Amino acid sequence: MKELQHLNKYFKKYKWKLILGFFIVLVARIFAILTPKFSGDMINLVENYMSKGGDLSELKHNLLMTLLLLLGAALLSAFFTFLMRQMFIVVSRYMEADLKNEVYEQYQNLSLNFYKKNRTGDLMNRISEDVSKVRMYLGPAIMYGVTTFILFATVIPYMFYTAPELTLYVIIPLPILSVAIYQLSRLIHKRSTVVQQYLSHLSTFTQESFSGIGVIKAYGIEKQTYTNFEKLSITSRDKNLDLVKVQAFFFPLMIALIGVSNLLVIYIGGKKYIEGSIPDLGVIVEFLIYVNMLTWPVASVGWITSLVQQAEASQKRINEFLNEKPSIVNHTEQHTPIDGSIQFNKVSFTYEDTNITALKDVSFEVKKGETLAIIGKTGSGKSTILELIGRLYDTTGGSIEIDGTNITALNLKDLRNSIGYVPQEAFLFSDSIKENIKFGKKDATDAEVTEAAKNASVHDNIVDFTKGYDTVLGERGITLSGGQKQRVSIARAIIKDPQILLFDDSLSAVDTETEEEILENIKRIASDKTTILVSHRISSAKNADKIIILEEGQIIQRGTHNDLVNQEGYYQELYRKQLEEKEME
Ligand SMILES: Nc1ncnc2c1ncn2[C@@H]1O[C@H](COP(=O)(O)OP(=O)(O)OP(=O)(O)O)[C@@H](O)[C@H]1O
Repeated sequence: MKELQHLNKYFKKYKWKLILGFFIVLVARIFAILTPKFSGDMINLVENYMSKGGDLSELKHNLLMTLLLLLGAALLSAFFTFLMRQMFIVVSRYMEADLKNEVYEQYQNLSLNFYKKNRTGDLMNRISEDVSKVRMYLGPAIMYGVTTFILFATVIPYMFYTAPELTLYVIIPLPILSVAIYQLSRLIHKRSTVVQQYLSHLSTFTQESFSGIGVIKAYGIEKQTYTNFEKLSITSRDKNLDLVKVQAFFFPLMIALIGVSNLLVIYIGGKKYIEGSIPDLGVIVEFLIYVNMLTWPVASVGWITSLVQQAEASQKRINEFLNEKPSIVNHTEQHTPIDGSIQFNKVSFTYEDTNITALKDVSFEVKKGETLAIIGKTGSGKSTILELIGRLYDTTGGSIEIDGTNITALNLKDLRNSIGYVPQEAFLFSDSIKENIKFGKKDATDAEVTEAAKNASVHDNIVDFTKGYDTVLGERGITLSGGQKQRVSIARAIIKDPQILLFDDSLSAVDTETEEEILENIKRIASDKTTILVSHRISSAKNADKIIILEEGQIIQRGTHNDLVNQEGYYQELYRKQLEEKEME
């Protein structure tokens, strides 16, 4: 139960509703245990009349009155049972939503490293499936727990009071039922986990094959894909059948044990009635109803135990993530406005998960208003520099200063707000183009959106779509070309009007003419900003104030375009190669 203690704060939050729920259960149960009593009374009335005789109309009147009382008690019990569900189940849904929000908030606080270490499926499972399992503890387990407790506390003493020996006999099979249901629930849980795993394999498989349908068709491997699906689907069916087999035991087992208890009531109760130790026949009827009434709660003890165990295991998994500390920590709540000068002092960086040293002793400076271009082969560490400026990771050696202050001393929110980052792979949400651009500035006007799109040279493409800026992207919308995606992503950074603009090979999918146009626009709007451009193309770098060349995480050359074309080395080679390619066009 240690892991589940995390949830106590939610019980505290909703304590009044839960306390009210407890009293409602109490009232519901009191009315429920009155109904067998009235049934017994009616039998006794008839029995009395049969054995002793009397006034028939009086009997009829008394029977009608008791029947009305029975009906009233049953209706009230049903009404309070309804209220009980409203309390416990509704509260558990609230707690479930609270827990989901807590997990999601924590996910957002955690650093990029965490996402590299854990698989997306795992993150999703914990917020959906595990939270649902925990809800079974917060709702049904607590509700049935309270109901069972109150029922036991009221019915069993009453039964003992009415017929102690008979009570003893009839409750003997009940613990056996409880243990049997517990074992069965565990087995059902085990098998349903396997079924769940296969379901998730199946959905991952189908999702991937639909996303990659183009590749499947182009390579003509539909048949092979189908065979793989069929195999998976057959195994999934077999696992489901395994589950159904144990599930099929559940109700027969309950019915068998109720049957045994009923038999005991009739046999032992009947014997005692004949012996005269039970005064009325009504007691037997009462007991028959009580035994049936107790069966589900008794069975639920086993079921609840298994629910709590599952919830404990799920909460343990959730707690693992909730207890995780973000590796990037904000050290100040104070506002730290940012101007934009960036300085790297012997910065080194090693990725924790792969142990790859992406940067070694990198030093450079870019002042506000300047443009720095970073050129280098793939894997030389260019993107890593940009990620360090946004503090997606912290350096493992050396320091980064912004406006002369160590980056770790800056308010993280201010730092990130002052950066417009265009990642290598443009990521657009399944929303309209307008909303995708406004992602950079939530309160942007339509005019600002258009202006940003114009500066990113994508406006003309957008207005060509029938729905213009309201065109929806993503699975149910249109698919933009690689170059269009990049430019929408650039518009998103521009609209933010940040002090620092970071472009990670963001023009790789556009033609050189459009590239030039965009670079011109950026130069105009970024005259008082710091711009860093990562690129593989000389055309992107040539107008930059400074250029650095990276190789295996180290700066091997630096200077302006003019300096570097006249220096033997990577830049000059690249320049020649790209010049030749251009001439051949
Ligand atoms: N998240 C990560 N986890 C572990 N290693 C990484 C990660 N990102 C990059 N690396 C490694 O760090 C090195 C530098 O990568 P980086 O992405 O900075 O190179 P790059 O110069 O931007 O390459 P490209 O031009 O292909 O984008 C590479 O060897 C890469 O495999």
